[in-house]
Amino acid sequence: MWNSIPICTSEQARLADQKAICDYGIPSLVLMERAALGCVERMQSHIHPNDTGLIVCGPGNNGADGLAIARLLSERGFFVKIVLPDSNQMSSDEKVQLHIVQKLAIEACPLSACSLEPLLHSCDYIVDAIFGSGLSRAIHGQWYETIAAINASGRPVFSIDIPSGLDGNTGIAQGIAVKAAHTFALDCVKWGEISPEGAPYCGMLHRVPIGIPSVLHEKEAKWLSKSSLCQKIPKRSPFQHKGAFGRALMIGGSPQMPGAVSMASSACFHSGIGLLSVFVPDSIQTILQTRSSLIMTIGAEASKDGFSLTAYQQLQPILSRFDVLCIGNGMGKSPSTDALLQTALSSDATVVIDADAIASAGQHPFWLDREAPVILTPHIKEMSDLTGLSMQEIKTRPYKAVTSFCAAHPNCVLVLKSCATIIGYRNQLSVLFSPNSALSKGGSGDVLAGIVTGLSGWIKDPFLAAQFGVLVHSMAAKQAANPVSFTALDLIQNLDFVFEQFIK
Ligand SMILES: NC(=O)C1=CN([C@@H]2O[C@H](COP(=O)(O)OP(=O)(O)OC[C@H]3O[C@@H](n4cnc5c(N)ncnc54)[C@H](OP(=O)(O)O)[C@@H]3O)[C@@H](O)[C@H]2O)[C@@H](O)CC1
Ligand SMILES: [K+]
Repeated sequence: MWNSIPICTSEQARLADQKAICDYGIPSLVLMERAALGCVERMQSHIHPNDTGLIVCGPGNNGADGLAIARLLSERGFFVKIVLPDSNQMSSDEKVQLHIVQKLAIEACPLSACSLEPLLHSCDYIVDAIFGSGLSRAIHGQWYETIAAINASGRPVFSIDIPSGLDGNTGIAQGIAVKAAHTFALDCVKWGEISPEGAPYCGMLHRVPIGIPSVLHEKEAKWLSKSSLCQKIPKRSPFQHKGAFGRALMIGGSPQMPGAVSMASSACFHSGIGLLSVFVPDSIQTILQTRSSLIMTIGAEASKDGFSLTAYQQLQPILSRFDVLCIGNGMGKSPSTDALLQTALSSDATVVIDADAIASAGQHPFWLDREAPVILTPHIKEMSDLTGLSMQEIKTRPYKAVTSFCAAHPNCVLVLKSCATIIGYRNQLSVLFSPNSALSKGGSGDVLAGIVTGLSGWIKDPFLAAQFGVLVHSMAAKQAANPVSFTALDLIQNLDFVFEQFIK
């Protein structure tokens, strides 16, 4: 059901509605009827036959959806009451819907003439159809008071399209916003609904298709899920030798942080790589050797804090042995990191850039413009180091930051890690929304870099390897019995179970 779901800005959603109506001739009322039917069908598993519903309608087509929902609920035997906006504010579709509910004698009263408090306290649930994608300014006056009263009522709320008051792009409440138990995203999910600010307002997010032709969403971001990826993962032939599954080199580590490169390496080995070597300062080589007997270690000249400035000279001659390089985990930000990154990017291998090497890439963006693929895996702060954008700019419009970066660096796959992780490549965006505090722990990012590196060894398409890596990483976290005691090491333990679901 979540296969190929578009994720849109409010403007893209409104444009798709308009094109469906004007270019494809699908009447607006047909879309609205599908929207209302889809919402009612989903609501029915959450309400009881004797419940009274209060449908609160705003002045536009979101309000019109509310009236259509009231009619369908009433037709199915549910008792509903309606709160209306003033009649001089109604959209033309809303007037049509009102005419029908009046003919059916469903109880309705204008907001300005009704006492809202008793209505809220006598109902069992509320349908929030006040504002949708047409919210154009901050909420004041009677609508502010209405939303505050809805939130204070303690009744479960079903929000239609978007919780009223939420900015569909940023998820920031415009003065105030409805706190929903369920949100029915009509046609597409809006970016604001999967943002750290907006998601808590949405409660359980449902997507309701309304008959907008899918061709209208071809260029938009797509929801990443197991079913959207399953068919694309290549088979692993049992007759191949280890070299066919990739030879990877992990470059990282320092005396302060030997664990990061160790976890990334371990995750890489558990993600299907054929051969793995690590390139670490020789001061920590023994630590890595004792942690895993599977990994070949190469000790490079060390300084007090990590790699020496000349360590890159030891990297240069061995690069041609590897198909994939991963650089950054636990290596610290220093001139030696710059030199090692520049050397790694001068090779023909796919390069995964994580952690401390990301800031270095941000200082030298032209190094990224090479023929072979680059996969970068920043979190918000690292994305700021990479692009020069402020963390606030990235947080409010992460899709914009990823889109501009990918347009400027066509051979780079960018994985922006956040509440919703965005994977961008050229003009494609793929989004995983599966927030989980089990992943908000040190080491999670190192494990992701290791998984993506391991997958890049045998899945030659870097965009696919990055998407698959993000998905299995999240699925491994979902296996947590509880997020409190779960650690990044448990992620690695769970990989076997997760891969079993894709690769038999
Ligand atoms: N055919 C279609 O297109 C389909 C659309 N569909 C549904 O329609 C929704 C979009 O409908 P919409 O464009 O009418 O916008 P909507 O969110 O109802 O609000 C606009 C009204 O609110 C007003 N207003 C805005 N901000 C305000 C504020 N802060 N405080 C006070 N007033 C404010 C604004 O006033 P104005 O800015 O014009 O002065 C205008 O009157 C969409 O989310 C989906 O639910 C689906 O049924 C599928 C088919
Ligand atoms: K709404």
